[in-house]
Amino acid sequence: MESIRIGILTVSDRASRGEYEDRGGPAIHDYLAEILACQWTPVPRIVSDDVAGIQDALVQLCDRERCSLVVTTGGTGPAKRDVTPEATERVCEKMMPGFGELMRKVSLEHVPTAILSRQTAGIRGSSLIVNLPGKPSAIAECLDAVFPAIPYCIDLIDGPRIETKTERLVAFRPQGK
Ligand SMILES: Nc1ncnc2c1ncn2[C@@H]1O[C@H](COP(=O)(O)OP(=O)(O)OP(=O)(O)O)[C@@H](O)[C@H]1O
Ligand SMILES: Nc1nc2c(c(=O)[nH]1)N[C@H]1C(S)=C(S)[C@@H](COP(=O)(O)O)O[C@H]1N2
Repeated sequence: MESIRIGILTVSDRASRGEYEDRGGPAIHDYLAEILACQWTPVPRIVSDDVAGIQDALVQLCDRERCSLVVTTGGTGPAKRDVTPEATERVCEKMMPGFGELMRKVSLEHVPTAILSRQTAGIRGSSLIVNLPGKPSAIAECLDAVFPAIPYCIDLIDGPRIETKTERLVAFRPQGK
């Protein structure tokens, strides 16, 4: 069975310059390692909050690296340099607004500033891109909410079959497909 490739893209001016250690990328990696039951290969990248650079990284991860899923962290807020959702929209053929809606809803249980994230998701070819906020603590909070729908979403775009450790997270497939 082919290993499922998953892109992990940290978008942070300071982490990309080495001013602080990236904790977002490793948090996404650890989360996936904890819930996935299938063989997978992480493809990590760090870029600054620059729209062209984020777009380039997303295109490379989807098209060249053949990642079925790309999870980004950072750059989703209202600040001038926060442009991850714009870069995501520019490279996707189809937007999946339900991801952002659900992640903001669950994040509101943790922080009143959850509505400041413009995080979204979209489809490029056979890849799903999902944005998460930059706070490392937001990663598990958001992924716990949306991950149950991710394996079926990837089935629908002709991606590989993703299996999860059911004791940790159950992937929902209609009619138990
Ligand atoms: N990759 C990361 N690793 C560790 N902490 C992070 C990371 N990204 C963000 N943070 C923390 O979460 C906060 C909010 O994230 P945000 O994406 O708004 O960063 P920022 O303030 O725009 O700065 P930068 O882009 O330089 O990370 C940051 O100020 C930082 O404390
Ligand atoms: N779960 C969760 N969502 C969250 C946060 C958080 O700490 N936890 N921070 C909020 C804040 S303060 C901001 S400004 C926005 C955007 O964050 P970003 O620019 O780091 O992506 O995400 C929001 N969503």
